[in-house]
Amino acid sequence: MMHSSDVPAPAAAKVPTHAAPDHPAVMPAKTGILIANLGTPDGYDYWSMRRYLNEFLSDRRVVDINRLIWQPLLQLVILTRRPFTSGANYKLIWNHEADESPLLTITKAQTKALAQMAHDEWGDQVMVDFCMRYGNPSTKDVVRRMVEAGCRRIVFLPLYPQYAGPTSATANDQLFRVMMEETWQPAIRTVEPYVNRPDYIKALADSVRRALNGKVPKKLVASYHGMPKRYLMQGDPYHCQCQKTSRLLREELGWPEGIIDTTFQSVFGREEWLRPYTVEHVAELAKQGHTDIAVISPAFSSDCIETLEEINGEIKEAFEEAGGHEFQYIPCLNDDPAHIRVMLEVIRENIGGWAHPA
Ligand SMILES: C=CC1=C(C)c2cc3[nH]c(cc4nc(cc5[nH]c(cc1n2)c(C)c5CCC(=O)O)C(CCC(=O)O)=C4C)c(C)c3C=C
Ligand SMILES: [Fe+2]
Ligand SMILES: [Fe+2]
Repeated sequence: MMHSSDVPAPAAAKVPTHAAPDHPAVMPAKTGILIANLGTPDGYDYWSMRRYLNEFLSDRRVVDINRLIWQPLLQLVILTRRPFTSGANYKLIWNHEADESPLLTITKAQTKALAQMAHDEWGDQVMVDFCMRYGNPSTKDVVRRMVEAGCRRIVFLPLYPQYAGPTSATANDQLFRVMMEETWQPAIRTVEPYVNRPDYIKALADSVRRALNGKVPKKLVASYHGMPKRYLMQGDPYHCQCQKTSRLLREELGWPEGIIDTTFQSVFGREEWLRPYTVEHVAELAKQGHTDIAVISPAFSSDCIETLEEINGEIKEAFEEAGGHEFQYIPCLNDDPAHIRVMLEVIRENIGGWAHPA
């Protein structure tokens, strides 16, 4: 597994300052820069998928219904079927060369690029790594590694542009949960979502301009991962932050109103989720004569099963079946240098006083 050790720090930084038989080794102090992504299964076989989905769907931030009702349904019904169907979808997009999911491959590339920039800026005072909320590398293992390496401070950046309970909040929950087990707890700074940042919006707009060769499309569907509508009514700001992302993107592109449609995908279960549903909306567009559309997915910092298989597979098929011809999927920002620079700037603003120029 690749982590920050791929970007070597000077040897002196690895030598403990205390190393006596009657004293534990104490490493020179560093600041950890930890980026957190959602997680992904270790494989697409039944048991890997079951382990991953069990951890994910047992999280109360993700599914908040009463445990006495939810757990029997999850263990006896959902986890007997979904590992097969989801596993088959993961198989379609799997990175067979590295034997890992695209989300993991891309998160590694983002971390490597960010580590390079951070070491150029702060030298060996910082250690850069990534962790996953579900699956591997776990938040627990990476925090342990950072603490062992001497990190007394950690800047924690969940890789979600918009805040949501099932993503940003649960990443923070997990970080603080693993901190409960640390004897010498590092100080923590958690980073707020970056939806309002002009550099992020510009990076997104530039990716649209590049993909469309500067042309203004008749329709750009901005499809965000969905969540139960109930979560919005309980006060989760995700829905509003998605609407805001679409508005800021339109303003940055200088487009008139009416070109970008905001929709929500990945409905799970029978409850009502945020609307409009992407799959229905694109079919409706095709029926109305919008047979040439572009689609972007600004809730994801990295391409993953939800974009590569759901948007560019299932949703594209629904569009074509309804009479659509051209369906252009615009990739996530992934390891686009502009995206990594946004991460670096976000870190710079949050690391204040904890690291000095190298
Ligand atoms: C069942 C409830 C779910 C909620 C609520 C939810 C919110 C949510 N998720 C993301 C981002 C991602 N989700 C991904 C996969 C995924 N999501 C759910 C369920 C909920 N998500 C499931 C069951 C799965 C697994 C795949 C499947 O079985 O369909 C991923 C991709 C992971 C990968 O390996 O590629 C991401 C990323 C957001 C942003 C969000 C709410 C704001
Ligand atoms: Fe999800
Ligand atoms: Fe809203």
